[in-house]
Amino acid sequence: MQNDTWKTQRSPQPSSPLLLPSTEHQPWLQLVGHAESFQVGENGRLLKRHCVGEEKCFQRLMEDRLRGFVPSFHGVVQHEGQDYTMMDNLLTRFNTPAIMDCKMGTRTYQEEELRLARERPKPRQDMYEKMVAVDPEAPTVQEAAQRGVLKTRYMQWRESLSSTTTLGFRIEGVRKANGECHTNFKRTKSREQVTEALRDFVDYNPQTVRGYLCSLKQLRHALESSDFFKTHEVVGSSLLFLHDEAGRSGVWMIDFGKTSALPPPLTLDHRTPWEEGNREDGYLWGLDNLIDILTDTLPPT
Ligand SMILES: Nc1ncnc2c1ncn2[C@@H]1O[C@H](COP(=O)(O)OP(=O)(O)OP(=O)(O)O)[C@@H](O)[C@H]1O
Ligand SMILES: O=P(O)(O)O[C@@H]1[C@H](O)[C@H](O)[C@@H](OP(=O)(O)O)[C@H](OP(=O)(O)O)[C@H]1O
Repeated sequence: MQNDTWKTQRSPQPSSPLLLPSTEHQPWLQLVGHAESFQVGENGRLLKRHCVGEEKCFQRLMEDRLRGFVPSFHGVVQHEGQDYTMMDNLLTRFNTPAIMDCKMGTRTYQEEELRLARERPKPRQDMYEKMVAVDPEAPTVQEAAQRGVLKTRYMQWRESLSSTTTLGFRIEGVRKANGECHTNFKRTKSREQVTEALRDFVDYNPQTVRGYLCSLKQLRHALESSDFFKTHEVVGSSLLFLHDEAGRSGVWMIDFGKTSALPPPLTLDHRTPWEEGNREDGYLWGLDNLIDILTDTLPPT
């Protein structure tokens, strides 16, 4: 999990992703996520504000068969008094790529967060305000009176408003090949809406879809036999989709800030529905749905 001082700010406006200084050799755009999390490093690398849990995941992933499906990890470095996790900048493999961030899984908060919310409830005004901005009717009478909602309640509301609960993934943000950026997917929920957003992202190009399907099926195969995946609750992690005009495309797993090792001998299959205590996250169920939906966009052969 990210530390508290780092949890205060997020990308400010829907449809205004963060543009950090980049050079000709260091393309960079942060589509979604916490503002100021990243610094552009040298030699095709990125610095992400450090958290111990994510570092542990990267260390384990570099030894796992998922290694080729995550940005390479280059250790923890200090920059202006702050620790950062150094990783590959995936954008450097492409020429002005189209980018999509899909948050995977049916649950976007950890079981631990649920337990803490019960023991020490801390209603959040910022989340209440984000909720009301989308749907003034969403808060309960009590939430409206205190002008605050618990984080887990906000996250559950976000899950059910979007496709997280019903499809096991949601689109968080897109930068299209023509440079247009969209981050307003909070209400993109139905299979039809998701299909349309995916079609728009690939500019209705079946060749691009085939490229992504190939990568996603390879990823699924690797996940199904990964020791790391079997032994970790993977929550709030995204798939980053990248493609460019040269016909290159790829999908990588990013963001392990809320991914945690399970107490042995517990393992997950990532498809069994979540019940509190079983730690299941619905990641593979979501990936199955994503693959099915993308397949359905292809013309009949
Ligand atoms: N290795 C990478 N290469 C290129 N772009 C990246 C990489 N990692 C992250 N990004 C960009 O930064 C965005 C946010 O990344 P990430 O999800 O790791 O941040 P976060 O602040 O932890 O997000 P969250 O709010 O979900 O916790 C991604 O959507 C993507 O645009
Ligand atoms: O997308 P939204 O609606 O802006 O909501 C944010 C989103 O769910 C992030 O995933 C979450 O960070 P974590 O995944 O790190 O929990 C953040 O919590 P935060 O405000 O506590 O950082 C939320 O505010």
